Amino acid sequence: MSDREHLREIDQVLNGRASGRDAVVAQSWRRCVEQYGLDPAKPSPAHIVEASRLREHREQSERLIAIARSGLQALFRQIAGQNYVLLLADAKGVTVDFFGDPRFEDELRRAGLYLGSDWSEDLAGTCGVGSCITTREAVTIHQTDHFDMTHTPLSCTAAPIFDTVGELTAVLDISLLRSPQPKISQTLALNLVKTSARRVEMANLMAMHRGEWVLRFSSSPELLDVDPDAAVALDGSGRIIGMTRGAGEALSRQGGPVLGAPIEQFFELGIDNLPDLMRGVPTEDRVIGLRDGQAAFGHAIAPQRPRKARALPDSGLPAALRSLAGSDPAMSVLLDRAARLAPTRLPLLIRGETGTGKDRLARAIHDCDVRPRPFMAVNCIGAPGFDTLPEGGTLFLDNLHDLDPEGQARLLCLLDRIAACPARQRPRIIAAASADPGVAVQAGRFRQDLFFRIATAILDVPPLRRRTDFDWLLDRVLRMAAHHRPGSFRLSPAARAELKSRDWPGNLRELAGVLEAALVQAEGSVIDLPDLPAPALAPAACGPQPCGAGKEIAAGAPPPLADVLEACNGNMSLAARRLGVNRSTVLRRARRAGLRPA
Ligand SMILES: Nc1ncnc2c1ncn2[C@@H]1O[C@H](COP(=O)(O)OP(=O)(O)OP(=O)(O)O)[C@@H](O)[C@H]1O
Repeated sequence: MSDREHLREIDQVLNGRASGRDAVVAQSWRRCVEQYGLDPAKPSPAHIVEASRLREHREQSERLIAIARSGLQALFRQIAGQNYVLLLADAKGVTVDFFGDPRFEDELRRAGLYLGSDWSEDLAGTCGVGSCITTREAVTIHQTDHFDMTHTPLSCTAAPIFDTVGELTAVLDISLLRSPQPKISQTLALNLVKTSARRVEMANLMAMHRGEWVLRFSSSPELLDVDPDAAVALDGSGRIIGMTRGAGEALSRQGGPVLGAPIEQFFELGIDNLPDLMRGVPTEDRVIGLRDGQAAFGHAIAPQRPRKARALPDSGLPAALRSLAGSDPAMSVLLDRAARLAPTRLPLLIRGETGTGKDRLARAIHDCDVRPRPFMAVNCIGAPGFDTLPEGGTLFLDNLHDLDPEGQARLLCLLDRIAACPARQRPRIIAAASADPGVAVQAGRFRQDLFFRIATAILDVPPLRRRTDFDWLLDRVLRMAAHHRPGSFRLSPAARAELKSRDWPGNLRELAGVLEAALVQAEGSVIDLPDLPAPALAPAACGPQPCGAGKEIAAGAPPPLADVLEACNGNMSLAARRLGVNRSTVLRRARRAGLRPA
């Protein structure tokens, strides 16, 4: 359809003459002209809000973004390779989260299929997000359904997401830059987006009402426990205090408001019957009658006990060691051993990947002795002289694995000298190694006699990716990184989730660096996803170009991993987001494909 034909058709609709357009489109065209004063003859480019406004919109939606993310990732996986873009817009129409193919990033940005684009109907005219917000219904706005000629190449399908009290809270949109001509080609997209919106509403209800009974229900038993149609949350007296949109629709058909009404008003059951509908009872036996004569299958979920802020048990650890870990079982065992070994003067070997806190642990063991004694650190890279010795106290041998043969011989002499000292003056030896000297012994690179004189007791510090007290550490390292800044800082749920998904080859040192850098980027008191720097292991050859700049647009098959990585300048997290998988999956696939150095 030419631009002129498009204008003529809008004119025809405005004059009340019939056109083949869906009613929802024709009504939106009327609003565009009559309410918003838009002129179809004056196309305007995509509206992208400023970074500070985007940040505000994201902050206001941060809970929903975090809840919706896994659903969006699952949806993006389903549509990967078909050139769809996924947008999550807030109730005002501003895109607060985005999944798309980085190869098309420039084009997507220009088309407004990008973070920060404002798709409200009064600004952008008839469009998926805007028309969905206005009608509160799922819509497909296909090609020339768009009012503004800038957007007529696009096909946009959007579904509303409602909060637990029935307010529109966001819109999920799935769009194509180019699509087949018939609008019916987007039927599958419409179903996908509706299903995903329903799942996000369900996840939101479950998260909001952990402390209450939730009754989920479905018309068929098969998917009841995994993907139910609808759900309500109930207070202790059985009143409905939250609902998904599906529940609101199904129950309001029986008349009267749903929120605040007792469950008996809609179902032939009361709150005392809910335990009979819990998992464990066969699904087919969980039939519940509705007051209007229909039947459904029910699944009741009992209130979860409020999670008490777990006061750390009095571990009996010396204060110096207590601050090194939260509630990680491996660290508890390690610190308990360290506490027992601390008062002995036995030589210790601390092993662990770089940045795991070996130096910190050595100092903490030293500090368990409250008497002021010297702590002397010697870096073993190459062949240090070992000329001076601390009197008593601790001699910390860092990077023991890097000691060359000459250094090893010198260290042996030093140990002999120490053994000859009066007991009071002998320093305690603590060594640290990020590569196992035991392996070097087997390979003939490290003297066995030296190894056994130092490794009397071995303490293995776990890497950050295995620590179950990650959240505790994150908050602690953030507090430490921010201590010289005024005010307090916190991480948005999405940023926290991203940090948790990383592998942290540089462990706590890398984490501290990432948080320092994020603090510099953060404009307010919340560190959000865009504030986080890329993982340090990404190739250093990142140019200033945006992802995909200068790349040819290809269509068809899913982008090979190498292409996505290249388009993302090697940024694993970005690539993971684009592909809708988590970062460790990208890392694993990349390693398997030999795409990065081991
Ligand atoms: N428990 C902790 N809480 C907060 N920060 C920590 C903790 N442990 C270590 N760090 C920080 O992590 C960084 C690395 O710690 P440390 O030097 O002790 O690691 P390492 O294992 O000795 O590293 P390398 O093997 O590279 O010498 C330091 O900046 C330290 O401040």
